[in-house]
Formats: sequence, C-alpha cells, structure tokens
Amino acid sequence: MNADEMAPEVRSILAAARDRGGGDGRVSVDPRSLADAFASAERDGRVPLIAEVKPTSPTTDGERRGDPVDLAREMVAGGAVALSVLTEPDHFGGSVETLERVRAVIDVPVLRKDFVLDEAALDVAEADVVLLIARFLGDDLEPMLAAARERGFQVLVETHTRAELERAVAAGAEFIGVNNRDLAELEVDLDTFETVAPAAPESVTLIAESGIHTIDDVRRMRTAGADALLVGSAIMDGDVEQNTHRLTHARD
Ligand SMILES: O=C(O)c1ccccc1NCC(=O)[C@H](O)[C@H](O)COP(=O)(O)O
Repeated sequence: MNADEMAPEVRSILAAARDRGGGDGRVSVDPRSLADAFASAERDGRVPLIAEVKPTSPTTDGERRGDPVDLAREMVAGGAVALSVLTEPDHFGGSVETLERVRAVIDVPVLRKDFVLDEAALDVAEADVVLLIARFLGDDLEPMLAAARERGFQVLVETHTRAELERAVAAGAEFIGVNNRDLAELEVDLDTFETVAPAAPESVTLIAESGIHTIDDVRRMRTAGADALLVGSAIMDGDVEQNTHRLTHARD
C-alpha cells in the first residue's frame, strides 16, 4: 500500500513509529499461551475475547481516564481471556510502562499493540504476543515473524484483505487477525471479516478485530468463523467490567 493511499492519521502514526526507533538489547520472552487461554474460555462457555486497553485513538473523542491497571483488572473480572495494551504514545495514549505494569499484575496473555516496523522495534518491550500488520510490512512480514518468534513472542498477524491473509498464511502465521477497520479510510465494516475469513485454512486461529459493539456483532463474527475477538472501544466506553461480561457471555 502506498503512503498516499493511507489516511493522514495513519501516515502520522507510521512516521512517529519510525521516529521512536527500537530498544536497547534484545528481549527474550517466556510467553503465556494464547491458544490455552482461548481453549479455557471455550471450556468455560465464554467467548474467547481479547480486551484492549485503549485510552484514545484517532477515531475516538477524548481520552478514557482511570488507571490502566484497574481497567485491565476489570476486563479480566468481566471474562476477558487475554488483554491487548496499546504502547503507541502519540496517537493512542499508550506506553511501554503501562504494558509492563499490566503484565506484572495480570496473569492472562498480554498483546503488545503497536506499529512495529522493524526488528529493533520488537525489543522495546516484553509481551506474550506481538502484533505485526501485514499491510505495513510487505515482504518483511516473513522475516519479522521469524525475528519475533526467535525472541519467544507469539505473533498476531493482522490482515484486512484476502490477499493479505494469504500472505500471512504463506509466511506461517498461526494467529491471524482480520481487522474490520480499513487503515486506508479508517472506516469500519463487519462485512470485511465475513469476506476474508473463508480464505483461511482450518489450521489457523482467526481473530475478528475492530467495530464489535453488540452481542449481535459477537454472534455475527463467531458465525462467520471467528475463533476469538479483539474489542477496544465498546469495552472502554462506560463500565468496563459490565461491557466485557456482556460480550464474553454472548454465546452463539
Ligand atoms: O482505532 C483507531 O482509531 C485506529 C486508527 C488508526 C489505526 C488503527 C486504529 N485502531 C487499531 C485497532 O486495531 C483497534 O484498536 C482494535 O482493533 C480495537 O478496535 P475497536 O474495538 O473498534 O476499538
């Protein structure tokens, strides 16, 4: 995808990511299993859900107040089996410190949600799972997947089109997200998951991301083949524990 096809906010996010650079030294992670977390939710009759600590975003009005650690505890109390924590500081109000604080007190797997563009950026923080966005990595996806795994990370490869999903499968991704948010236009359409998911082989764990607000949305994504869901805004807006509970108990 060419830079001029992207929304200005996304161009700004990528420029900031390049400016931030990487970590000192190389991280080595002993990860909590995401697959086990999803399986335990299924056993308990809950929807496997990754709840996102997302203080703000380019498409959110204002900023969610409150200690992210308290919000993370409420998400787990509401039934989330994994958390996603934004570490992007300039557009999402995240930080590495938040990720570290949350991971220190919560025992579910934690995804580092950021715009990782090169190997050095993997070394900024330890997490159980790291996000790699197929659209931004192009031909670097496969070597970046290998570099992340060498450090011990589990990897969620995010896609938005069938072609990206096929590229993620060819690169050997086990966890593939289909983002309903188009990062070119920043528009959200749940049809995206329904269109892209059928191209995934059975062996892949598929995660529906973005735009999931209601019990009907959860059921719709599950019917379309989502093994798990990633939800930010709908959980962050209001009572976090109740919001999480509502979605994790929306069985199909
Ligand atoms: O959320 C945004 O506004 C956004 C803008 C530009 C690039 C990425 C963006 N979001 C990243 C995400 O993937 C979402 O935070 C995540 O899937 C949760 O989405 P939602 O449940 O719709 O908050």
